[in-house]
Amino acid sequence: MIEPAAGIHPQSTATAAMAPTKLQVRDLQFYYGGFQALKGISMDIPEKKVTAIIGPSGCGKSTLLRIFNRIYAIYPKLEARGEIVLDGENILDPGYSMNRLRSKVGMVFQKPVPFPMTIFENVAYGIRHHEKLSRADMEIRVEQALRSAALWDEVKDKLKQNALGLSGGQQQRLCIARAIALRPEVLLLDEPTSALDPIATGRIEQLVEELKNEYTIVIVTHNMQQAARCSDLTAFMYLGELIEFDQTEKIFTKPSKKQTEDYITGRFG
Ligand SMILES: Nc1ncnc2c1ncn2[C@@H]1O[C@H](COP(=O)(O)OP(=O)(O)OP(=O)(O)O)[C@@H](O)[C@H]1O
Repeated sequence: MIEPAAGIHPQSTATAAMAPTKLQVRDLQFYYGGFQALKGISMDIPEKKVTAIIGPSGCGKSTLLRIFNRIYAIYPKLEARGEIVLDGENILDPGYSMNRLRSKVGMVFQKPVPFPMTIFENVAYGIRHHEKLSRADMEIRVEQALRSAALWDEVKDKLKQNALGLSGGQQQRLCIARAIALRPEVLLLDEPTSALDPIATGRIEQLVEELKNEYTIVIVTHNMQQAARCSDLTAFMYLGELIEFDQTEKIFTKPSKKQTEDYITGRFG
């Protein structure tokens, strides 16, 4: 990476040569009432790559991820300042439609939370909110989403069974299928494997690798090995600030900042 000139955010140069930018974060500040949780974050998240966000507990990883689909907007007293530009439009602009944002940016949470309904309905439910499809088209869409989430072969004969009967790893892939079914452009994963065993974790990581051909993926993880294994770029955050953002290999082998080095070598966090 070429060292940035003085006054230019290192974050904005890290990805410039790699791929078109999908999400452009500019001087983002976030407040939980009087507490400032994010301080002047700027970064360019590249299209169809996996960007991992790492850092010690409480540094603001989940807060940042949730701003990408404006979940905070449902709570009073939470405020974001700055810009997040998606395809040329600032998604933080109150005029930017939440429906539009939800169809472009999908989210999968730490703990899989399938709806208490059939496997088929779990995937079809969200689609119905956005599109009117015939029964036959809906079946095709549900199958496509389950296939993309590498779950189809395991559930194709029990689509009418309750999703709560699936294993934890299957439930998480179902949640990924549910997000994919809306054909988003960006997929946000908030510690998607923290509730899973190593085998289920491996499947999700493999899936992330496959999905990046079609989606821009941002993943928050506590697990540094996971970030090293499955991301192209890694952002290291500390106390609400973005300390370093670069290609994953560089972050884990030759970080530029001492704080990053201390964290990845286990000296704190
Ligand atoms: N609803 C809330 N109200 C007030 N402060 C909050 C709220 N949610 C988070 N915070 C604070 O904002 C900061 C960032 O929290 P966040 O959950 O984003 O961190 P994190 O890096 O994702 O942590 P973890 O790895 O433990 O999940 C923390 O200091 C946290 O205490």
